[in-house]
Amino acid sequence: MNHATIDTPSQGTQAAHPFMQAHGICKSFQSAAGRETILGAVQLSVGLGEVLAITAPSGAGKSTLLKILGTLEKPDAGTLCCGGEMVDFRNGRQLAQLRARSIGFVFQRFNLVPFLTAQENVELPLKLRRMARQHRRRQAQAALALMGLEPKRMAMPATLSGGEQQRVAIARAIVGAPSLLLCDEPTGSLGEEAGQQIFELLCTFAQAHRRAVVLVTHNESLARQATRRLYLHNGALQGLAP
Ligand SMILES: Nc1ncnc2c1ncn2[C@@H]1O[C@H](COP(=O)(O)OP(=O)(O)OP(=O)(O)O)[C@@H](O)[C@H]1O
Repeated sequence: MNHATIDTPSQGTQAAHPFMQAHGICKSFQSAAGRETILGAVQLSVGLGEVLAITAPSGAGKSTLLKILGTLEKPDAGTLCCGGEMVDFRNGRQLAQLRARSIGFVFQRFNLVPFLTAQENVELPLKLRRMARQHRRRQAQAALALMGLEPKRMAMPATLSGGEQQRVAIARAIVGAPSLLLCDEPTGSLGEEAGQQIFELLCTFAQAHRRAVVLVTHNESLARQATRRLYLHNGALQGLAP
């Protein structure tokens, strides 16, 4: 495995060449104690070629922020601009197209289909897009190769290690060539070595393919290695010295 070299770490909530920009994002939820503000006017941008790490205490709103950036959740206020296009949260069709074209998701749980091989799992999103069989097979093989899983492509998920399963899940997330990859605790259920390997693969994906990666993590060691890191606290994002 090549150790990815990371661009010079930097601070600040804004990327030099943003692919996604969030302005004034607010979100609150009703709780037993009343209305609770989770995100208060969050400013954020993420650029192609960078891995942006976001850390925060538990319950601070990291997953909520990631869902909003992924257009899965509507903010109460604020705007999101993705690839130069304003996101209209009332337009379900635009949101679905944007997600299919530009955004990939990776979660702590791998969510692989247990009765499909690694390759069939990776092909799934392309199958849903009705891509021709030969073409989707080639793309799935390329995505698996990028994750170092070419020899395991016919394996069933249950026969793979946790790290390998997560690499299949990442291959599935990137097979449609999204510009933005949103990762919610992707190393949370892995050991240190497998977590580091996943992180390095995400860095390689960001840098070699000029993609934007947002990595929500509790892992300080990984966050320190990211291109840029932010800390979510009291509903606001702050730059952090790497
Ligand atoms: N749909 C919802 N309805 C009500 N409250 C919600 C909803 N979604 C999230 N919350 C609340 O918002 C807060 C932030 O949740 P979120 O999952 O974003 O935090 P997190 O930082 O990702 O936490 P963790 O690190 O523990 O996973 C929590 O108090 C949670 O209970």
